[in-house]
Amino acid sequence: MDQLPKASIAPNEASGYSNHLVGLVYTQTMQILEGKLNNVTLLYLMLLFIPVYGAYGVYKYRKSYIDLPYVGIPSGPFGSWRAAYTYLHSSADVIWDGYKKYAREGKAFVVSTPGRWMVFLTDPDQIAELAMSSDQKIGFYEALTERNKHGTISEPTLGDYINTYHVDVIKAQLTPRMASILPDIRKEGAAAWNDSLKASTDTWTRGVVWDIALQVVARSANRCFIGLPLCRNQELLSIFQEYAIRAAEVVYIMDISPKILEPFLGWLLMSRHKLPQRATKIMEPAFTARLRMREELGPTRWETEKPNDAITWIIDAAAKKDKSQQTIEQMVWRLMWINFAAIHTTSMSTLYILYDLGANPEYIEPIRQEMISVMDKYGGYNKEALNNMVKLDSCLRESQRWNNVVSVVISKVTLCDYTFKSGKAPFHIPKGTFVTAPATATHFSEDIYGSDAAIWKGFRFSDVREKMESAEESARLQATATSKEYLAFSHGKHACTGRFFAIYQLKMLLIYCLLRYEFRLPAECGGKRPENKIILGRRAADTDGILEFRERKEWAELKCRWGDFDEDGE
Ligand code: HEM
Repeated sequence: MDQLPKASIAPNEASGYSNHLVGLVYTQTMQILEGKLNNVTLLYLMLLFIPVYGAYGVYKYRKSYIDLPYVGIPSGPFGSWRAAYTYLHSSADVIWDGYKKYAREGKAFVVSTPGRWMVFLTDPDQIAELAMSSDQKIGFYEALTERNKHGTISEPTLGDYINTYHVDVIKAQLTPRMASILPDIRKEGAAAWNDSLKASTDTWTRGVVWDIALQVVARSANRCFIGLPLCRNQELLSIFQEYAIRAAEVVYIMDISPKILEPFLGWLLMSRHKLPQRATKIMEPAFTARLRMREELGPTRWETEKPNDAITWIIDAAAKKDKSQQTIEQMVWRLMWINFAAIHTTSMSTLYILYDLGANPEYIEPIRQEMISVMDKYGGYNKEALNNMVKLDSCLRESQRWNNVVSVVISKVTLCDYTFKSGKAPFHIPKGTFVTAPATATHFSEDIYGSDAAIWKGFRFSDVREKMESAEESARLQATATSKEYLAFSHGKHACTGRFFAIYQLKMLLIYCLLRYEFRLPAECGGKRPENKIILGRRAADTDGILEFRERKEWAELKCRWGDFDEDGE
């Protein structure tokens, strides 16, 4: 340093301190402009940085502040962190507390979760607004990609708007073909029931409901997706199953771990198991053969002669995308993802309805009688008959309402500052806020479902529907119908596209089960079904539950009454 900066010399006048400060700022700024850096200049820079950084922090905080009531934050230090920890093991209770407190006023509330702050809506009108909101303003896949760690649990393009063509495949190909697909579900479902449960007419046989549900659901769904014999390939089915379980673990563990550990955890929990690679190895010959067929037939013949299954649909959809989407690995990823969405959810639903009927056996015979009379009227196991099983439909809707496989739905993130204009208490939230709908809490709201909302009432919806004169009105209470108050399949733009398939499949599997078997809870349960649990912070079924089954004598006559039910499953 050549000389001390003038302004740093102690002032000797009364007004000297302010002059001194001005002088300090002036000389140090000049030093920086002239490119001269010394210790004092550095100190000056650091001192300047603190208030600038502080001001920026305040600005950022104010900009991202969510001006809504906060729920479950304990007083004292690290309140939001402690609240996030509580959310990990008691998310259902935390959300329910907030819902009870604010739903009457239609107010949204904020919860601290391990990964982020989440705004929960309580007003059904605001839930509808969220469900219908533009993806450009409140992004669905942006939230899904961040919450579900897409890059880690799956191929990253599965979570973008352009390449989620597996969603369209279900909507445009699977659902419209329901009538022609039903025989496949019936045959494979029957074969899987047969293989999973060896029941006789004279003794009660115990069965682990989850194991049976997984088999009958995974096999019958995949009979429609990939056909015989692949739908019975136990290695493939267990890869799909393991993928669903591991993906849930990864999402949970990564949310509570430092970001720096993500690559290691991704490898430890997911990639080292090589699930997509193993699935590709099994599926590759089928995709290769189908691609060859497509080439040999040429475009015109392919359109009329192609087999109708998910392999064809995925190939056709991928052909309209970028070349990178047309590899077999990419296409198998789509199949994995459809299975991810379809199998765990529908197996859970099968287990739930069997537990519910086991605990409420008075519903079984009326449903059975309805099945028989409706199939007599409509000529067997067809779509029309299934549509007219109103009591069965009601029990399924009630089971979905009460157990609710996905307890928080329509999770989206604001891509700009956004004002919710509908509902009793409109509010404004900043860009980057996660907003969601508490499905389970909504389903247990007494304001919506009445004072018996917490009671499982199988005919809750059919009793109302039977009194309705308009078919259109009645259709709004079908098991597949979503609404701002019924969120089992979510609602709006990103509602479950597979729900029609799921409900037809569930009905077909239950027709077989109810006509062929009697079932009951084991005596030691005292009439109580296994309770739902919280696993990894989410509501889930008790997968160890048991039911006792016995073949009904009437089955001998019923199995051929509308044509052979199982037809050997082939
Ligand atoms: C009873 C069984 C099922 C239940 C309870 C269920 C539930 C749901 C829910 C709640 C969502 C929305 C998730 C959210 O908002 O974050 C969803 C989405 C989805 N479901 Fe299902 N689902 C079931 C069966 C199926 C089946 C069988 C398929 C396929 C055949 C399927 C395919 C999908 C797809 C592709 C989406 C994403 C939609 C999108 O990205 O816009 N689901 N499902």
